[in-house]
Amino acid sequence: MNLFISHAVTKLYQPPLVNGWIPFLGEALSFKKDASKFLLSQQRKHGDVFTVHVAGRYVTFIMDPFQYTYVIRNSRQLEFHEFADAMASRTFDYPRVSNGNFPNLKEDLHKIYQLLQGKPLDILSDHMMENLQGIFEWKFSQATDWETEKMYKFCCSVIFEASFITLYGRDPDADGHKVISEIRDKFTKFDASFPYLAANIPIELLGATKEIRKELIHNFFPNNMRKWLGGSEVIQARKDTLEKYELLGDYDKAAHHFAFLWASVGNTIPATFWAMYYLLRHPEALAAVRDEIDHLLQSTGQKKGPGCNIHLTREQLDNLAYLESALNESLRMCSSSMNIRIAQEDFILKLEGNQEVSLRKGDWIALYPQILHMDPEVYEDPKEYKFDRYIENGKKKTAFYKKGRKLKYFLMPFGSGISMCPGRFLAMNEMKLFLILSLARFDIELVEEKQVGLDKGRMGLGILLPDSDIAFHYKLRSL
Ligand code: HEM
Repeated sequence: MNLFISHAVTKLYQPPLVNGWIPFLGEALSFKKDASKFLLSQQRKHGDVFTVHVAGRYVTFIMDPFQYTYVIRNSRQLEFHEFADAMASRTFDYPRVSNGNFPNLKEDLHKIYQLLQGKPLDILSDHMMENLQGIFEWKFSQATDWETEKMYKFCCSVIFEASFITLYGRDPDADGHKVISEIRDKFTKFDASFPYLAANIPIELLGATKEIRKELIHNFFPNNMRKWLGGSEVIQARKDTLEKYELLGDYDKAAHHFAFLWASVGNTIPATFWAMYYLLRHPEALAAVRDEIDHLLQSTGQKKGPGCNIHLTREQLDNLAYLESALNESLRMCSSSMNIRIAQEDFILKLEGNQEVSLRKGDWIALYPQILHMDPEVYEDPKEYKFDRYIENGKKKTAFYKKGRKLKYFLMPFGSGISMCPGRFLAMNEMKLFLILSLARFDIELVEEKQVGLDKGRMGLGILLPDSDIAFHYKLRSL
């Protein structure tokens, strides 16, 4: 690893290298136990740029958020797809997209992400709204008295089904709810092994995971997908594109569809849980958000009772400032994705303040925004949930400061630059719609006092799961 930093014109020195005492594993164990705590302790010792030996790899962390821009904007030299391709192909079991056999596949699949924005996003969000209402109607319209459920289970069941039928459609001749809940149960089992697969643990060591993955992938074989009606343009476009590549077998194409399913619900389910959990834990937040929703429904002449159809435009969803702030606040508290880049060539990464990091082809650079999200210099009392943190004078707040300077990046649950989540607009709309329906239709309360904590098992990989589930009850709101 040939890596050094030069300060001003002449001073060159190697960035501190943090090595563990266990050969090969390096600092992987401390990192896995609590990545944020570990990185903060290294920052105190070594400053804002240091290299860590994690499980056979040298990763240079850039800790100062003012330096993020310099990493993010160098997208030609600092690439991300190669890393993501290797991890996704191993986890979801398809041949690497960039192995030379599939020219243009990466670009073709990327172009399709446009169907998650603009007009197609409006159509997707409308379908999501209809599907969510259908699910709420089918599942919960009998709740005239208090019904008790576990909250994570509830969020998982609603979000999984709504996302699945909005994106992939459903078989009109089968009991769609049953089929999808069977897929969901397998998905939940697979998802429990996801952090191990991402960490390159051989699937053979993970019990039944290999068999479960195979069964999940089989759901996306052409003879099954052909039966699903009412799916989205984005999935149709992915099907058409994958079809063009003769070297991809049915299993490989199905594995690509399974990977997209994981991307679309793997983070959305826990993020929805946290949004709901924090709202119910904070009555003042719940009251303000519910008031905003009621006000919107009233001003647009829409009824909120069961059987009443709610329709909201993208603009109306965008204007729900308190709901959006509450969502952003829960995302700030539960997201933990690491932004990785790999140097494509030897080059000098210029940082602010005349610092230069000399990189060799293949070196890894990492940003870890969870530390920014929990920085007391940026967010006062960062461990506290403040639902209106992203509101100023009744409007959305976008100015956050550190050391008196305005930050360009202050909230990054969806990643950054070239690795930014293409589904972020749909995800935000879906979570808003879920909360609008839940709060407009039901009285909801927690029935357990306990505090739910973050399960640190997937730090660096996205939205953290809760360390336990919690009971809540709901009943139809009296109008
Ligand atoms: C709260 C919900 C979500 C969160 C927090 C989230 C977060 C992220 C993050 C951080 C990445 C980048 C991963 C990396 O840097 O390695 C990503 C990638 C991705 N996300 Fe999301 N996501 C969410 C929902 C969705 C939804 C609803 C969809 C699709 C409908 C989606 C589709 C994708 C895809 C396809 C990628 C890979 C992009 C690529 O090929 O570069 N995500 N997501």
